[in-house]
Amino acid sequence: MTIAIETQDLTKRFGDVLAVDGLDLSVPSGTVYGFVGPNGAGKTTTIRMLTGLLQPDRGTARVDGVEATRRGKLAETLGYLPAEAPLYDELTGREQLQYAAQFRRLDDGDRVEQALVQYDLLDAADRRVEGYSTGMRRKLGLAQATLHEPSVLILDEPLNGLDPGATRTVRELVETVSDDGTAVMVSSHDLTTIESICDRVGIVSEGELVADERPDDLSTGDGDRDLETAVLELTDQ
Ligand SMILES: Nc1ncnc2c1ncn2[C@@H]1O[C@H](COP(=O)(O)OP(=O)(O)OP(=O)(O)O)[C@@H](O)[C@H]1O
Repeated sequence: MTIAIETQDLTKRFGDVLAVDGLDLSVPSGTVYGFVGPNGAGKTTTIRMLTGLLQPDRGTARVDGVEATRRGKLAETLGYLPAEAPLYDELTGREQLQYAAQFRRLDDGDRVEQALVQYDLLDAADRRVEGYSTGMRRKLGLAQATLHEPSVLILDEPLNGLDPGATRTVRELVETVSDDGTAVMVSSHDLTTIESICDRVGIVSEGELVADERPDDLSTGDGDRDLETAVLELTDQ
């Protein structure tokens, strides 16, 4: 079994705030991994260290065996969608993906058109991004993050602000990408969706991992405790 995402003793402090505190994560390839916890628990800070955007004070982060500090190499294996998709409002959806393809030096000219179809954006492909809804922006962000067919995909709050239909679309896209063998890490407060799409769930509280289990094991077999209750209990809320 290969490891898609691994951190060892990962630590980051901002002044008096210990945002991430000696975090040890190990996410096997092919897994959809839910990364949950209360506001300020350290999820985004962890993700920013995994994507090489932030230097840890201590410890290491690796994605598909690549040290997160090697950003050039990391870009080949990692797809990352931050909470606010990095899009240019003045471009059309197609131009945005063409720009990303150029940036990534993808030779396959069909890849952009395939992505527009896969992410159900063909009808909107020639409209400027500034007119896109939250759900359309998220789909375009996902299309951009997966254009190079990464082996690991990290999504920070991909479900935020989405209506049930758009939530389902993103959920299905995660499942499709995962079926193709990509490991997906999803941070979210939508615990119902996390419970339904994730193979494993890591719960962070005050920068520490307090649980790392299958959703069924966290929510207990007797049906009395769902994931939301488990998260509330384990994070002392
Ligand atoms: N650039 C920064 N400067 C100062 N403090 C920061 C910075 N980034 C994060 N923090 C602090 O680190 C802690 C963890 O923040 P982080 O954004 O990682 O939490 P989170 O789990 O992603 O929260 P949320 O669910 O609210 O998005 C918080 O106390 C936050 O205020």
